[in-house]
Amino acid sequence: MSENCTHDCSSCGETCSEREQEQNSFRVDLGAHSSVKKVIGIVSGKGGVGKSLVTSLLAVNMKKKGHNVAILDADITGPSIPKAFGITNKAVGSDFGILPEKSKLGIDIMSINLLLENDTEPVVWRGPIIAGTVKQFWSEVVWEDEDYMFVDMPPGTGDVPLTVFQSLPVDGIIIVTSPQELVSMIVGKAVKMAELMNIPIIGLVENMSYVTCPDCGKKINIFGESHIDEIAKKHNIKVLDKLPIDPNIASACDNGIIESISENPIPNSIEAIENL
Ligand SMILES: Nc1ncnc2c1ncn2[C@@H]1O[C@H](COP(=O)(O)OP(=O)(O)OP(=O)(O)O)[C@@H](O)[C@H]1O
Repeated sequence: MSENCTHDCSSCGETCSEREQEQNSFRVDLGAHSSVKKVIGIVSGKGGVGKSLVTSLLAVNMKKKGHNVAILDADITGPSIPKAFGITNKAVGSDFGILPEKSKLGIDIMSINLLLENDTEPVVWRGPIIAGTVKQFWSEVVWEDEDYMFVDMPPGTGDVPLTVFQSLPVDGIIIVTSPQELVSMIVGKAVKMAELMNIPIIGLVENMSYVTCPDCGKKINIFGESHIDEIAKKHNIKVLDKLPIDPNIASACDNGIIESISENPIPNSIEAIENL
């Protein structure tokens, strides 16, 4: 225990024997009509690396394999999941709780944008309110018979990731990175946080890893040589997939038709999740 212990583990990043026992005491129960078998967090050390894209691709490809899939969009101040799936309807309530919206393929989705009257309104809320909203998404939404729930986290290691790791029974996380400088430090932070919270790391996905020349098919590393394999080795974790920069992916996201992408660009991540 730290010398400065305040006995409030919710705001502490230290590992100590007391923490292990405390870990489960922050858990929030699912609603009475919900059932979720596996919870997978998608995290990134910094913004804009494609975390929401990877979350969406994981959900779509797991759904196509016949699993019941849900996405909890925990990125309250920068939600992008509804847009990628072309969802404009608002969520409605029932006697049992808030009903998630269904995507075209039948993925259950909950995001703050499904509750705001106008989805261009900024969410200007204090951390505890944002974290409370994420907990409500878990406990007050009717998640019916879900095999896999993917939680799209905000970037970094702030309040919401801490809340999700403490309140939800997360079975593992996938860390999304891009091949730029600083990646070593950023991955290191995400790994350290997962270790502190006792959350297994399923592996890394490197997004925007390369571009394929449309004329000759050559792979071009536009951000320079990637160091992801060395970084993964250093932390003893796997690099699951490397995703290219692909204008078709960008346009599918922007046009709300992410489910129309026919190939699976993240096969190893899907396999690792199915093997959990
Ligand atoms: N591999 C890719 N090829 C082409 N475009 C991509 C790729 N990955 C992400 N993008 C585009 O980059 C933008 C940011 O992606 P995304 O929203 O998934 O990032 P994020 O890490 O979730 O961002 P934030 O930190 O804001 O939550 C989106 O417009 C997306 O379509």
